Amino acid sequence: MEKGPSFLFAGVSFDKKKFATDLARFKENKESENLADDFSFVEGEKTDPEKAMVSFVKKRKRKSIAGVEGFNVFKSSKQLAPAVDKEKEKVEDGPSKAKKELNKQIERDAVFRKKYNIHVSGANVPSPLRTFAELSSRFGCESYLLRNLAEHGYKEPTPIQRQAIPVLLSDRECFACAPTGSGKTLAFLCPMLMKLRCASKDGIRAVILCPTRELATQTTRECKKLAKGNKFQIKLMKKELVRSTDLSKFSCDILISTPLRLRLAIRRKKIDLSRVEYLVLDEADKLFEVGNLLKHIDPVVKACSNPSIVRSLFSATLPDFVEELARSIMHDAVRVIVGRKNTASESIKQKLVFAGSEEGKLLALRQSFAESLNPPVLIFVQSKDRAKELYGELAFDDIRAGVIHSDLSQTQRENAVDDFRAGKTWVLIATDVIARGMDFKGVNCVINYDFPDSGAAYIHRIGRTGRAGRSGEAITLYTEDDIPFLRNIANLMKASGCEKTAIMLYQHPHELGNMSMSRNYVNILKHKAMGCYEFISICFTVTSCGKLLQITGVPYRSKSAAASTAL
Ligand SMILES: Nc1ncnc2c1ncn2[C@@H]1O[C@H](COP(=O)(O)OP(=O)(O)OP(=O)(O)O)[C@@H](O)[C@H]1O
Repeated sequence: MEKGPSFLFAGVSFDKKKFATDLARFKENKESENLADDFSFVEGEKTDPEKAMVSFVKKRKRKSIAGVEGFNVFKSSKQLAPAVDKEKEKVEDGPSKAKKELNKQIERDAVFRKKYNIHVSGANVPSPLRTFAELSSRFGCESYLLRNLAEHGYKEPTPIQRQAIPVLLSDRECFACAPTGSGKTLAFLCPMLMKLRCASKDGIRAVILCPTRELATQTTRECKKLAKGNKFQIKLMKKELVRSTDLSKFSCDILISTPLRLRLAIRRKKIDLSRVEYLVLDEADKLFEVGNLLKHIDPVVKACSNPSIVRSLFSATLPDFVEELARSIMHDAVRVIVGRKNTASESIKQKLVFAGSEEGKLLALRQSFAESLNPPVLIFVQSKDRAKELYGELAFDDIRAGVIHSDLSQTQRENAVDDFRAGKTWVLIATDVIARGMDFKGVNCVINYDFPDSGAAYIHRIGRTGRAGRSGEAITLYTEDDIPFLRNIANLMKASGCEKTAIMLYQHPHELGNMSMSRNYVNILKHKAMGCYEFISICFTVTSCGKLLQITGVPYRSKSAAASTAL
């Protein structure tokens, strides 16, 4: 692997004209000369990646404090962003009248953003979009794209689209966080298609990185649908493409890939990414996970060496370390957050179910399917072995189930997704391989059969339901072993507006009447005492010889009485 400065500095070879002011400041500051030494995520180095990341961020912070202004994403830039926003261009013509108008516009924008729960930081943030028609009046959008938006039934932009689209159309770098299912894909595809304007054979012009093949396939399909009527070459980086094409001569308008595939193509010194004008890192926090960043992302972003490249990061979860990194690598970027950062979508009704043990989980699942199975249902498990195991169990039941995990071939994975989309299977058992970004229409319920291993995993998993304004349900089963991790999830539930939710107790029929019911009840109280459930009103659902006996909305103080009634 070729050595050199990391990707983080790929964009630092400025367009000297465009950034003359910054360059002057940069020259004045001697400390900034060694910036490229700060971060050496170069493969083969023996440094601990996590330590490298922490030390990198610290160094950047120090340098930022020392005044390397050109690199501080939130520093107000003296030059106006090269916005194509005509309203703002007017300001330069007239003196105080224009200034007044600009101030009014800024106020109107603030009110509008508040209405849609949009939070922005950065200098000269372009006005949000009121309607899709503004794409044409403000930015000269071509008719094919407006037609395609209408054909999709998209009547008005979602909040993330309202703000991220004008930002990217103004050639500003952007990192954006908005809830699952809120239309982030269109928020980066639409400005990309508009900026590329028409098909060209001038190398690879735009790259979208997605963490999984399934998501890359889905994004390619969405991109082609949106580009219908234009002759753009939109390519998915598949194994066959790598095998059958001379990548050194390869060109396309938009290339969509997983980091691994693209990195392999670069490593064999075949593919030329030096002309890429737009780079999107979708599910950025997943891509930036330490192992990935070192191995796959750094070489790709580094290879995209065009000095005027516009990079953007999108995700429903944006942890602080990704923000820190984004702040230090992007120039004059705009941060767009919709709603509260790192929370689950508010349109999902969330429940916790205490299943006691592993056997209890299977019982709870069977019981709830017997009572009411409202397909499509997605079930997440923690590993491929768990997926195979549960698939084996459900195969004996009268349920049309499919399974997807990384041990399956590419075709088998595609078939599992297609069958679920087509309604041939009602229930899809999956590992986290499809937890992010996948847009299955109308999933009614997500079941976390195995407890998610992080808050982010929880948010993305349950985000497969309740999309595009629809409602959905998410049920998380837990056992005694999961209790230490419960508070994190309970807090996420609370943060997403889940005031009341149910904790259900599943009890094996032969256990009813003995002490285990009371034991489980005591456990619930114990968890509550741990502070997990202050906000939750408990509802008991107890299996009794195959029948459900339900006690709902039991206020805390009278719970013991209700529980004894149940027993
Ligand atoms: N303006 C719009 N109006 C109505 N529906 C829309 C609009 N934009 C996108 N959608 C639909 O919303 C759904 C979710 O969009 P998308 O997959 O882009 O969400 P996302 O924010 O990327 O979610 P995730 O975080 O899970 O990746 C899709 O079915 C898409 O077709």
